[in-house]
Amino acid sequence: FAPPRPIRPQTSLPSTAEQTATETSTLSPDFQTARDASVSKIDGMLSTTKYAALSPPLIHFVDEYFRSLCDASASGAKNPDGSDITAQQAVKEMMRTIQFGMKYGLGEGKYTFENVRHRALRGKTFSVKDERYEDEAFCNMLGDDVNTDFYAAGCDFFRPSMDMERSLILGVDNMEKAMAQLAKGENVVFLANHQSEADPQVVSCLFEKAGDKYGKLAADITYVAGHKVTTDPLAIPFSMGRNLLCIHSKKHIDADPETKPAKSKQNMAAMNEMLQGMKDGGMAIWVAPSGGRDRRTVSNGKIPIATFDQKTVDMFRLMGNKSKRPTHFYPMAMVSYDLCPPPDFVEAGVGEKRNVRFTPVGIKVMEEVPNVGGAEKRHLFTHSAEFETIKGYEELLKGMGMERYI
Ligand SMILES: O=P(O)(O)OC[C@H](O)CO
Repeated sequence: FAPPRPIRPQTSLPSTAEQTATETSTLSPDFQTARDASVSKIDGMLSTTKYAALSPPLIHFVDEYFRSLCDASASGAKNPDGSDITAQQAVKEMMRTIQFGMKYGLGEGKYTFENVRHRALRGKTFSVKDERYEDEAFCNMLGDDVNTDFYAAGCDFFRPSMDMERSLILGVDNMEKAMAQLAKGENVVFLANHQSEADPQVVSCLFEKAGDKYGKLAADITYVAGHKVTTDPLAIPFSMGRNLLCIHSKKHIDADPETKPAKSKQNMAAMNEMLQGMKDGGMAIWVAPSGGRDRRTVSNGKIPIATFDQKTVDMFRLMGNKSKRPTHFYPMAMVSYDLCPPPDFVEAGVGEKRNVRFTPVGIKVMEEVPNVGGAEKRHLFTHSAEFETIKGYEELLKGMGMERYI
């Protein structure tokens, strides 16, 4: 879905993982005690199983998460209900996520996503009826989690790592226009840059910050997701809570020539599903036309947004036209790199080392790019969407005192 990008930048800065290790200071006593207890529990859970090798990366994840929530707590950040961010909260969120990862991400109980389109699992008792919960086998598969709202669980995990007070949500007037268009049965596509695995949760938490109705919009959005999102054991529980369209990114599709035909076929099926959704109308889609996350330039620490792929944008415009429903395209700038810094190198495989930081995040929804212009002007549409995204991105970085990344 996007052209291959440079794989190995020259290194002169420490990798994100090394950087974290050097930056790590001591945890406060309550976080330290809670962290130690969690680590021995995880070790105990895994050491005698075939998953013992997962212990070190999970412990790294635990260290990162506890560091992040300890920083949040020390800064005086609060939960949405006004309560303090605590070590017990870190334990609860982390252990629940690891248990979900073990249950749905590994082995025989691994959650199987429907071929190309997945609807968020919000729980049997959720306010909107979901016929899947009428199926006994489905409920048995979820067991104790039959009432779990995986959407809320994902947001609750990442929210305390976002410094909401210093975060920015801009372009609310454009969000308002998008909502009015959706309400008329028209479609909306957010063309976004992509910085962290937690971007869907960033969208949710920042839209919620703008107001309840925008929070609801965020929950309804369908995210275009690459293969990692539905195959990585730790990503799976978060993905279960999201509306997804599963598309193999062009960046990774060529990695294995043997599976390429099957992946291309799956992509065709995903396009058909998307077209159907657009024909039904009122569909909100988030897609990163670059096909993956932005990477920092290792030599200078800047974080440029990755180039938008014109063919991807063209495909979404084509589907919009074919749907016969007005389809609106809004560039969306996102600042979320520091929340979960991605590895410096682009890898097709899953199981990357997870880093988490307490940091402000930002989103600006830019003005709609008019969906006009014939074949010969197509590139201008993509350029304009990318240019607007860069403009919004730089405005956010300046607004959050993070100019160092420009
Ligand atoms: O290609 P990557 O490594 O940026 O991974 C993109 C995945 O969608 C992670 O969200």
